[in-house]
Amino acid sequence: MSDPIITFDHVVKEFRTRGRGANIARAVDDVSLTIDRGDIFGIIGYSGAGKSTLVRLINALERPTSGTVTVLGTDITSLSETKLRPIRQKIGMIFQQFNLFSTKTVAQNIAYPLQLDHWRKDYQDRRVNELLEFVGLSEHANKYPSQLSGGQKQRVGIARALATNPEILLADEATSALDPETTTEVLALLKRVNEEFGITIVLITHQMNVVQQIAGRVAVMSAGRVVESGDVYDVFAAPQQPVTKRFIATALSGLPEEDRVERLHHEWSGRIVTVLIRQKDVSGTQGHELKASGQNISELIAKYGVESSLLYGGIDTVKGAAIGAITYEFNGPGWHVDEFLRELAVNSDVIDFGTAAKPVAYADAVAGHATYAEDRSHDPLAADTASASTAPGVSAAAHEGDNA
Ligand SMILES: Nc1ncnc2c1ncn2[C@@H]1O[C@H](COP(=O)(O)OP(=O)(O)OP(=O)(O)O)[C@@H](O)[C@H]1O
Repeated sequence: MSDPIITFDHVVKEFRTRGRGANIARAVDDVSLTIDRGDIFGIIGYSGAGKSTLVRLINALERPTSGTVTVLGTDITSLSETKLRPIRQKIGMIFQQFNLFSTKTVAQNIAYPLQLDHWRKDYQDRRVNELLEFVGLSEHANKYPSQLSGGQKQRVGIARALATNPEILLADEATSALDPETTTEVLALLKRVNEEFGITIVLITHQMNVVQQIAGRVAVMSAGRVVESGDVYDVFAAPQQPVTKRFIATALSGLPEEDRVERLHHEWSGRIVTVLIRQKDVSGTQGHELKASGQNISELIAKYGVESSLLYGGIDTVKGAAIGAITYEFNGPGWHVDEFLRELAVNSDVIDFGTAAKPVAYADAVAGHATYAEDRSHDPLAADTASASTAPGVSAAAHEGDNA
């Protein structure tokens, strides 16, 4: 059962910009979005997409120009500062630059919100010790932020944000200043925060691999709007919008680029074929449904006895299920490889790049696959690959008898 903890209803946020001929910048443009209690909800977008503004609307650091924001069951759109206080106490926040007091020790930084909340000193000490232990920094209690690594600073930030037992944690680019390894550690800690305390986490990021690692649901923002949202696996497996596809390409490996396919044709004379891997069906964002793919390749290779070489690929895990692409060279009599590919294409998404002697143009090959090709002709970054679309699946007939 879904249990909304944050709801945006047709929210618009405009800023008056200074300078000659004062203009209005619409940072958030008609956003309607529901975040359920207990979720880790990723909000992804490029710089300037409106993510920070959206998050600042959750703790009423910004007020909507129109529309309503409901948090923890209360419409906070025009709530007074006094009435906001108890709601803000239920919201913790962590930042890209950690925002720690440089003149306070780790323990003092964590105790700060408790002091503001007038906790008794012995309760403060106990809570700080608990939190230090939870984030693994007990030995560093008396150090100053300058003596800590970036990952340790963010752990202090997390402990401080948790001090007063919030129900929501807002993380604004919380791992953007960290290296990949430290990012993974901090994300693992955030996952524990979510699982052990049931805290809802809203994760603002421009890094899709952050969403991939811990989010359950994701909204993609572009120019103030939410252009796509849904279950993370579904969005990764069947991205609809060009901007989403670009983000996913940064997180998932596997689909070979055009120059790589050219190189493969140069090195291998057989049929170069990429098979998309989806371990489970996609229930579909915006009604777009996709079946699992690539689950019976080995079986079919064995059944047809085609010669195969694994050339390139990458399989990642998104929400515990595999996703990716594998590129093979298949060899054998052309008609036989065609038959094999036809059966493979029944239950798999197959991108057929042809043989070195008779290659399929890259754009035509990927256009033959609905998920990756559908919108590419409208995608400015993929403009070169725009082409006439062919039917999904294998353009096998064109290759009858091609393979040696
Ligand atoms: N206080 C403000 N006054 C004027 N314009 C603003 C203000 N805050 C944000 N904007 C504008 O609103 C748009 C969205 O900004 P926002 O910071 O929300 O985006 P973002 O996706 O978080 O990007 P970034 O990661 O760069 O912060 C930008 O064009 C920004 O210049």
